[in-house]
Amino acid sequence: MLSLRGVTRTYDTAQGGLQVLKGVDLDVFPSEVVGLIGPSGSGKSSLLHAAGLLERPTDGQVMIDGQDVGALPERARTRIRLAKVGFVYQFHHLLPEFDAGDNVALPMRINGVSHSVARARASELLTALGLGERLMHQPAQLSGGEQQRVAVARALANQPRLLLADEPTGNLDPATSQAVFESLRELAKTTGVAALIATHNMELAGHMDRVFALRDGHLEERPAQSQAY
Ligand SMILES: Nc1ncnc2c1ncn2[C@@H]1O[C@H](COP(=O)(O)OP(=O)(O)OP(=O)(O)O)[C@@H](O)[C@H]1O
Repeated sequence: MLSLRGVTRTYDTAQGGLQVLKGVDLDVFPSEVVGLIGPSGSGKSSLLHAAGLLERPTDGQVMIDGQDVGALPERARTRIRLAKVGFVYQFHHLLPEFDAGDNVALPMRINGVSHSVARARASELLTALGLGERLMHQPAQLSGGEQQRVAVARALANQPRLLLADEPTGNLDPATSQAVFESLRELAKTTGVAALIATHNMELAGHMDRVFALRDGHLEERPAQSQAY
């Protein structure tokens, strides 16, 4: 679903070029949940931004759903990103004046889906995430973990092929993190979405299908249940 080949990323800084990714190869397959770990500043977000077409890598190939998207013009990349990639962040950025259903419906509405169809699919997704009773609750009426599950539902609203998450449980307690992660994993299995999740949470990483550590700009696969960077 996602293939990265020889991806490099160099930032221009006052001190000269800072090479954060030095030739990253990675495949994430449908229904798979892959963890990305590494110390702060190791380049996890840079990798997710390249994979999610938010930024262009300095060099290398990014393929989504079998299509080489690296060389495409910006407008085509944006179209593919909107159709095929969902994002979850540490802070959910839900719209406070919308209820959970409309927060999840919004990306579909932007894609031209009618209100009733979008609302019905939002209901389905929220039910799958254990929030069927919370459709009409505004974010402020939900707990942190519930809000984050709404954010997961929103990321999956347009049926992306690839889900990218940057510290999705970073501001949650361990039990809630686990619950949000389990919901996400269940949805990966049922929808076939491929998920790549950057996290500092080693406990969570231990529950993923595969785990890679970013170290000095390169990816190293870690044995499952490994507890160390
Ligand atoms: N736009 C930029 N310009 C210059 N340097 C940048 C830029 N974005 C990121 N960096 C640097 O690249 C390195 C990797 O940053 P990145 O955010 O990808 O790391 P990370 O592993 O996600 O970190 P964290 O776990 O703290 O979120 C850091 O040293 C950061 O300062």
